[in-house]
Amino acid sequence: MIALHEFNQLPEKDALTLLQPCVAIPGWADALVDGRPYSSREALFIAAQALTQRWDEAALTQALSAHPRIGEKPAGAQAEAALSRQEQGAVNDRDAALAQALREGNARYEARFGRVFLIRAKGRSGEEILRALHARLENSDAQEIRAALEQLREITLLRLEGVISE
Ligand SMILES: NC(=O)NC1=NC(=O)NC1=O
Repeated sequence: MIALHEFNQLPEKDALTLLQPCVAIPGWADALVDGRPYSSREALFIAAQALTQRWDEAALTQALSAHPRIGEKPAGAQAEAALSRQEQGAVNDRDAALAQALREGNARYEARFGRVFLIRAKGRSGEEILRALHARLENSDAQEIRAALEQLREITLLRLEGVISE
C-alpha cells in the first residue's frame, strides 16, 4: 500500500510491478501508469475504471490465467495467490458439501462456457457464490461475457484500492 503522491513519482517499472497483481491484462497497468500524475485518488480510480471498459472476451481469457477456481485456494507465494486466498476467505472450506457443490458447479460452468467461472469473491459467502454460479449458468454466451467482465472489473478495482491509499 503506498500513497498516491508516491505512486505518481515511482519509476515506471516499479509502478507497473505494483499494479501487476491487480489484473493479468498488461495493457491496463501500462495505460494507468502512463496516465500519471493523478491529481487525486478519485481521479486515479476514474481512469482505472474507464480503462476496464475496453476489456473484451480476449482480455477476460487473459485475466483468467491469474484467477484460481472458486473454492480452490491457490498455493504459491506470488502476490496474486495471496490476494485470491484473502478474497475467498469467506468461503467456508471446511464445509465438504459446499466444496463439492462448488467443484460440480465449476465443472458445469466450464463445460458450458469453456472458461473458469469468475466472481468477485470478497464479501461473499460460499453459498452466495454458489447461487450466483447457478444463476449465471442460465446466461447466453454474450450475457455471460458481460457478467464475467463486470466481476473482473470489481476484483481489479478492489485490488487497486488495496494498493493505493490516499
Ligand atoms: N474464479 C474466481 O472467481 N477467482 C477469484 N475471485 C476473486 O475474487 N478472487 C479470485 O481469485
